[in-house]
Parts: sequence; C-alpha cells; structure tokens
Amino acid sequence: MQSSGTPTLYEWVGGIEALNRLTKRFYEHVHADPLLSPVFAQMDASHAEHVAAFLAEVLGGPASYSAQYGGHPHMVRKHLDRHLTQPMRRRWVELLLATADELALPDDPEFRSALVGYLEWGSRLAVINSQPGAAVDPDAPMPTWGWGETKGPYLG
Ligand code: HEM
Repeated sequence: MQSSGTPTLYEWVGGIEALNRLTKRFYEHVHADPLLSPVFAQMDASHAEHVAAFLAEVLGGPASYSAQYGGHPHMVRKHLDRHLTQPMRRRWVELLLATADELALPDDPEFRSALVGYLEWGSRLAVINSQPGAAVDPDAPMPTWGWGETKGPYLG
C-alpha cells in the first residue's frame, strides 16, 4: 500500500504473478491471431515476461524493467520500424482486454477505466514510434499510471 492507504494499480491487479499470467496467455492469443501473429513471429521466449515487467513498473510496481532491460527508451526501440497499423493496435488492445476477462482479473469500473486509459495511450505511442523516421529519446522517463479521474479503487 502507498502511504495514503490507496493501493497502486499494480497491487490491485495482483502483482507480478497476475501480470505474468496475463501476458503469457495474451501472447498465446496473439500467436493464434491472423493479423498479429506475423508481427510477433520473431519474438523470443522471454518477451511475455519482459512486457509483464514493463506493465508492472508503469502500474506502480517495482522498477525491474528499468533496472534489468533499459527502461522506456529500450521499449520504444523495440517498436522502431515495425510499421504498426491502427487495425493491429486495435486488435492488440482488444485481445489484451479479452485476456484480462478470461483470467478474471479485477473488473471493477475504476480499475478497467485506468487500464484502458493506459493501453490506449501506450498502444498509440507504439504505433507512432513504429513509423519511418521515429526516433528514441534516450532520456525518456518511464511512464507511470494511477487511478485517474475515477479516483479508485472501487470500494463497493
Ligand atoms: C501499452 C501498449 C504496449 C506496451 C506496454 C508494449 C510493451 C512492449 C515491450 C516492453 C516490448 C519490449 C520487450 C522486451 O524488452 O523484450 C515490446 C516489444 C514489441 N512490441 Fe510492444 N507494447 C505495446 C504496444 C504494442 C502494440 C500495439 C504492438 C503491435 C500491434 C506492439 C508490438 C511489439 C513488437 C512487434 C515488439 C517486438 C517483439 C520482438 O522482440 O520481436 N506493441 N512491447
């Protein structure tokens, strides 16, 4: 818990264990998807864990992606020249949210609103950073996400 007593989104979702389950299952769906499977054909076995670590850090968990994999600039670099399209982006977000439902991750309005907000923001940046001529800012800070306007968490 934070000092205010409000849990981080990371705590609310169930920590790294929940995020690892989410990304593992998500990339199984990605590999079965005709639009996305070619995009991720070269990903290595640790990709799902790396993305879980990245999400953990964004959602207020430990800064292990920054410590181990090079932070936000490294993540941006991974999207360079991928020529991602809006249909790919929309499918990516749709599959991630469907996987969150499938795994029964928290589905209260406050958490899902915050999650969708981050995914819309991050996935649109991924598309922008994948276009020809996009450059990496080596000093780009890691984004951090909170409950936002809904001022969660949901208390029933
Ligand atoms: C919030 C949205 C997103 C986040 C947080 C995210 C996160 C990441 C991270 C952390 C990596 C690097 C993994 C590593 O360090 O090994 C990565 C790589 C990658 N991402 Fe994303 N991403 C997002 C959106 C997207 C979207 C929408 C697409 C495509 C539709 C995409 C396609 C890729 C691809 C192709 C790679 C490289 C995979 C490889 O190593 O072959 N990403 N992403």
